[in-house]
Amino acid sequence: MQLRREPQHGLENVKLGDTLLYVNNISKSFDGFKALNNLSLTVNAGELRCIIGANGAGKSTMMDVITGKTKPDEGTVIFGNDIDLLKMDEPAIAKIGIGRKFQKPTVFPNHTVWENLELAMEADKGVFATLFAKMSGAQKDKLEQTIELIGLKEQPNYPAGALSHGQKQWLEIGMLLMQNPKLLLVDEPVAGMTPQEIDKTAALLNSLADEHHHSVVVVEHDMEFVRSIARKVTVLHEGSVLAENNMDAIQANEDVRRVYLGE
Ligand SMILES: Nc1ncnc2c1ncn2[C@@H]1O[C@H](COP(=O)(O)OP(=O)(O)OP(=O)(O)O)[C@@H](O)[C@H]1O
Repeated sequence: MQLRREPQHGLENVKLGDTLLYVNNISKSFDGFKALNNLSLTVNAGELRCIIGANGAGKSTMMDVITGKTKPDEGTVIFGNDIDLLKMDEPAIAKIGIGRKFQKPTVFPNHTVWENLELAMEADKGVFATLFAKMSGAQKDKLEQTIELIGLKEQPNYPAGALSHGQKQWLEIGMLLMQNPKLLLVDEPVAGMTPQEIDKTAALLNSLADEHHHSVVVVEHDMEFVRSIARKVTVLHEGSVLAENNMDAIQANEDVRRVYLGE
């Protein structure tokens, strides 16, 4: 008897270490300028990947293509087994589990930390419906785990607008986590943070990948920070991948030193 192999769809059966995001030969021009030029990279499930590159290297454009904000001129972007992200719009891509945190925090300043997390979980309902609806036990557990993970469990009733810059960034990461993302894209998380806040952010991102098996892509300029979290680093230059390796090899790479570190 011959066993039939069932086709795999969507995100089913994507295990830790499998390819979660496949970006192949993406190009995008703006007024004749190639912001992305045959960009190819893959990200595995459970991986914490750092993307670095000088100003204008194409980092934001790459994130915009993955999240559906920008459609490329050519190339392929597949999520999970067979989800063609280029056929989907921005809200649909967010809904299947690609969460993006922009550089500037966008919390609800007049709501408490707890309420912000609650609102993120119930993003489809209105604010009033959410705040007056009763949470299930599982939802409450998840909220409690998340508030602890982001280091704000002592401040549940604090208005988000009164938090420090770093705390707001962690809260926003927590808000993304409440939506159970399959892939988290984080844009320059430590810009404007104090050294202590940077250390805490490194610990948070490390624990997201190591203990909670999240798949995370971090775009960051701060080399010291990248060193403190990075396992695999992708260097972008003029819209393509210049190098991809661990941080030691990247820092020793002559091409990288020339174009990125200006040597
Ligand atoms: N909407 C747009 N219209 C025209 N040019 C654009 C647009 N978006 C990006 N570009 C150009 O594409 C190039 C790549 O930009 P991108 O923002 O992706 O780089 P980056 O690596 O994110 O840089 P930075 O670190 O400064 O944010 C830049 O030269 C930029 O000016």
